[in-house]
Amino acid sequence: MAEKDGQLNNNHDLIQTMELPMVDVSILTQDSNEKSIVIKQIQEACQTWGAFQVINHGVSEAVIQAAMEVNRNFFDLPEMMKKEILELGSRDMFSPVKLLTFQRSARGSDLLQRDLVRLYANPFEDFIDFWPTEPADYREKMGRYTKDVRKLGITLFGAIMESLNLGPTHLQENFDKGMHMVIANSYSPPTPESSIKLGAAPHSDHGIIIILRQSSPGLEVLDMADGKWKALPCSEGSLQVLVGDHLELLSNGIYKSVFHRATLSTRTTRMSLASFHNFELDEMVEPATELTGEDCPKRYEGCSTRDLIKHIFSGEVGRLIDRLKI
Ligand SMILES: O=C(O)CCC(=O)C(=O)O
Ligand SMILES: [Fe+2]
Repeated sequence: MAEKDGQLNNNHDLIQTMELPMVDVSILTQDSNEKSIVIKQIQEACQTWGAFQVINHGVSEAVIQAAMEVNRNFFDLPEMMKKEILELGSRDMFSPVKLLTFQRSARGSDLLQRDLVRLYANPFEDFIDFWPTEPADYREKMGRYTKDVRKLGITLFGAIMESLNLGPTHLQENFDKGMHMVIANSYSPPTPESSIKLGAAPHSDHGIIIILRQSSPGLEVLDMADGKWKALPCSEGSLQVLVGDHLELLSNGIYKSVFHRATLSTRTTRMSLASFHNFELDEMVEPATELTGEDCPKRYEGCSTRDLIKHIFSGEVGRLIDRLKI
């Protein structure tokens, strides 16, 4: 993999930027010879890096920026105005909308903190009424973004199934019904006297794929080839796609969910939008039988999205799918 010159991350460490393949999604929706090249590109990326980038993906820059902005405005609201959502979300970890300050520490290091608002978004009509009503344009702007990013998620899922030689419609109906969860992360600088450190501790994400946009760089991914943390690219027009735990499991370990982290010391608020595409909450996901056999035994026990989310909220160290390895 070619790499750019080193650059400073927000912690002033010199790190390289991961040069991830750029997939042109418009080719996936055409019936052309180029399509098989793009599918191959996806296969290689999911196997080697657990991530890739997309362009011509159907989510316009204006829609992305509007979603980013409306979440920035949401986090800037007085605490009292966000309280109603906090109360609704505090009922349980599976509330359709949840606002929380998420804290985790990497083994033996400081607690890293971010604020996040999490929305369920599929089926859209079932959840929109739970979403914030303030700012007044929140539902409209986030509605547009989640619908467009969902369409992209469905296109990518088909391509990913094809890249595993499972056929473009493999599990399509299950995926269409699946859970779409959008998280807006906000890393807002604490007061100078505060000891809070901003960031996200190293983790991999639940779900099949995660489609991501950062307002500014900050996310680092672990390069499986050399074990080094590298900056996830962040450029206008593109979106980044991460392989999630359920895709690692479904692919019987052929694809790898990517470890990532954010360590920040910014003076301005950094935002990110992470769109998690999952199967239904209680659907048991197993390694595809087509990918298991005498030469390649089943490598994982199955688990549901609910199991994966419960594990995250349990605060237990390590990934659930590692415990499910056979
Ligand atoms: O802030 C980011 O760029 C990504 C945050 C993240 O990893 C997540 O929401 O799971
Ligand atoms: Fe993540």
